Amino acid sequence: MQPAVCRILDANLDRAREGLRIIEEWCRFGLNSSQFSDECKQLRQELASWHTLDLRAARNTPGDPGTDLTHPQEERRSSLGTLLQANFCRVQEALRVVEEYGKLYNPKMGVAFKQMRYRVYTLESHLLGYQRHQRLAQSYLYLVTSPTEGLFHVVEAALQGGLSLVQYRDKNTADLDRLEIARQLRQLCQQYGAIFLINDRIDLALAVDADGVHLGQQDMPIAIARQLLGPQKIIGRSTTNPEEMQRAIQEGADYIGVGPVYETPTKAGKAPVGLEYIRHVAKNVSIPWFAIGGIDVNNVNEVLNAGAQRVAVVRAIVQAEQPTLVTQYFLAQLARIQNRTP
Ligand SMILES: Cc1ncc(COP(=O)(O)OP(=O)(O)O)c(N)n1
Ligand SMILES: Cc1ncsc1CCOP(=O)(O)O
Ligand SMILES: [Mg+2]
Repeated sequence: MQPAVCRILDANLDRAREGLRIIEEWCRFGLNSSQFSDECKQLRQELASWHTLDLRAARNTPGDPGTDLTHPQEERRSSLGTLLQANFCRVQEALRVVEEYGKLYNPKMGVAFKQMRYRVYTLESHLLGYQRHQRLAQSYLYLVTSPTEGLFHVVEAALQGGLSLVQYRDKNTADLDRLEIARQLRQLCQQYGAIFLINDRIDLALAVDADGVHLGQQDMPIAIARQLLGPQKIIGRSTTNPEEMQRAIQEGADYIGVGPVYETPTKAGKAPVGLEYIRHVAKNVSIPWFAIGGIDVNNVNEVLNAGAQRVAVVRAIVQAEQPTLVTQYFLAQLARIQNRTP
């Protein structure tokens, strides 16, 4: 066997194990998930069983020109999500290298590492889905955007105020422009570790790899959206009465919108549902739900007193002179009602 092949195998077995360890630490200490950390551990142990003494003996660190090479992106991680994704990528690449070069070393290596690579893909998808749903459960304020000058500045200002959930809602822009706006919003949200959903359009959500969609009663059925998006993405549904509420939950919505609570020019002509429906939802719903429609800093406490713990707003933030401050105010009120720190 050529020493170079053994060195490639040795280096990539190490790389895969290190990446898995980084992921495992988050599963264990960040998510407290024994299921995910056990899977990482098993994969590491399987890797170790292939890392034989003769492969380790081929190591030549002083003669390796690659030890000083780092990409600028490796020196900074903008969020936990990007850190995890970078390490999944690293593990998958390393496994692929071992899968190919391993065929020269031991014919069984190709099959074994292919299987491991697929296990890592599955782990990644489950882990990112789990994190996404956890993030949703921890989100109390939801910004639904409307087309406006300086949209990115507004969204970024709100993210700086602590916002963690954004919906891109845009009814009239050309698809080509929507695609670009959605891409940029998605990147911005990713930078701040916020969830990014798209209103109405499953295709757009898929195109920019958004975290999910928000669908109204006239939009795609949840079952079809779920088929297209898979179990790890978030699907929200609008509801205006107890029947729609019940159906959305049965159909597998991850959260529901509840409103419009008050009349609002953002959805002109739509009858308000009032606080009675808020009280009904507060008593009967255990999945996350967001009161929406005409909510602002002056009336938010009325909505919270009716039992809402989460609110979604458009104008209150998009048209605010100081979106960061308004976001902080909402978050403080929402935390106060639950005796949490914002
Ligand atoms: C959080 C949230 N709740 C409700 C809606 C309204 O959705 P829909 O009824 O489909 O109306 P449009 O927003 O598409 O006009 C929402 N977007 N977000
Ligand atoms: C999209 C939507 N769905 C129900 S009310 C509403 C608009 C809420 O907008 P605003 O917060 O400006 O009243
Ligand atoms: Mg809709």
